[in-house]
Amino acid sequence: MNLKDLNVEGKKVLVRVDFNVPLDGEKNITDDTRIAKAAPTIQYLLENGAAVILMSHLGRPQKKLKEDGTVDREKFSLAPVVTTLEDYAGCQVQFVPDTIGEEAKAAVEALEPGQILLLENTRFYAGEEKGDEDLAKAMADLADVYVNDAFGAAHREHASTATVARFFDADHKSFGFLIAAELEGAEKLLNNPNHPVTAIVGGAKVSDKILLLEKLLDFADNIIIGGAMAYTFSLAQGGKVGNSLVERDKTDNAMALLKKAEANGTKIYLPVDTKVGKEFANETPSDIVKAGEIGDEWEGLDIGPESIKNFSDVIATSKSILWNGPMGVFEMSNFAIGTNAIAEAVAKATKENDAYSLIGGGDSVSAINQAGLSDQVSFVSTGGGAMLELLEGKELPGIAAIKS
Ligand SMILES: Nc1ncnc2c1ncn2[C@@H]1O[C@H](COP(=O)(O)OP(=O)(O)OP(=O)(O)O)[C@@H](O)[C@H]1O
Ligand SMILES: O=C(O)[C@H](O)COP(=O)(O)O
Ligand SMILES: [Mg+2]
Repeated sequence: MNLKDLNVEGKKVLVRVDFNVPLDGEKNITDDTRIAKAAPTIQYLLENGAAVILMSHLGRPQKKLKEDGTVDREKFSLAPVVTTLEDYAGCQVQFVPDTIGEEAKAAVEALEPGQILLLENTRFYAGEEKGDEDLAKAMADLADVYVNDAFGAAHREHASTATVARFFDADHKSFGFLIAAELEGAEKLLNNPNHPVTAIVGGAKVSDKILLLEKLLDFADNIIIGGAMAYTFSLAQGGKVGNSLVERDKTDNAMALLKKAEANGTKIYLPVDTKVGKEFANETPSDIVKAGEIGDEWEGLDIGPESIKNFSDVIATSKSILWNGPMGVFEMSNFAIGTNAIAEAVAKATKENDAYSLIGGGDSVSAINQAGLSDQVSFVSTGGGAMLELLEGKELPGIAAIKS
């Protein structure tokens, strides 16, 4: 069912959004794209007489439990999202520091049509990431209708993204406008893309994405690997990576990928040089070294100038470009050079080579905005892992749950 076909008037509508936005040390949102892109669905529901209950995750609180074993409710709270959300929604937003408990239920009960309530981080419950039925049922009990517009989390089979939908029949659930737009944006890359197709993958979620790379072999002619991902490959090839972010248990996957690519005729481009820092800080002493020759006291924080040139040359001749994951720690200006240069190269190929370029991911979008180039690429997606899995040809659990 499409959102516009749902009867929402006078109904309590539970909307799963992806407000997993980047925050700085003072909890300021450094990029609000995911909130801006959720706004059309929220506005439509308000205008059509719904009471809107929003839920989202933020970060990975279960992976960073406090010493006493409990979740850090302060660090991972969704409260910092409220003001920005109010700006986009054009009205006041109520917030409860609770998701399914008594406080949440009371706030939902009191919610009137035309009002918005934001619930606290769904990942404060251990059952969320396990797709727990009881948790999903408690979420479903809050509302009459369920709308999933959390494209960035649609590849997760979690209680709030997938299981919850089972408690609504087909007339009472749908995607939001953002998911619909994302599916359309991916369509051009999925169906007969113009070749050469280049996938650029970087960022920090190595174990999440290294297996996806293998699937990209069938899809892409070229795969460019940067960001922290590259150091796991370097290590697999016997290189020295110092204190760089690596996943030692994924080196076999890295080697397997390189072999498969060779057999398959897909070209893999790895950095040949890297910008290293003494510490994970902007003002740290830095140096440019060859890939695989990082000293013990150093960590790789960006790609180097020769890699920038190599990668840019490949991008310049591409006709279809998919980019997920920054080339370095772009949040620190001294290590944003590689990411900015690749953003420039992608924008240039879009303009001068008539390439279709799609860039996705919470932090990747933040990076392209920071480079001031988001209006010079073909499509900006709010999904990183979600977009990669979609392009791999998978039906995303968050989408399958609405269809079934
Ligand atoms: N060399 C590096 N060392 C450490 N962190 C890095 C390095 N290169 C990039 N990063 C970090 O990777 C993070 C982004 O990676 P991530 O995989 O989350 O991308 P994304 O675009 O947000 O995709 P998704 O939406 O799937 O999360 C950034 O915070 C960036 O600082
Ligand atoms: O940022 C993202 O890619 C989504 O919000 C999903 O987050 P996750 O990788 O922690 O599930
Ligand atoms: Mg991210």
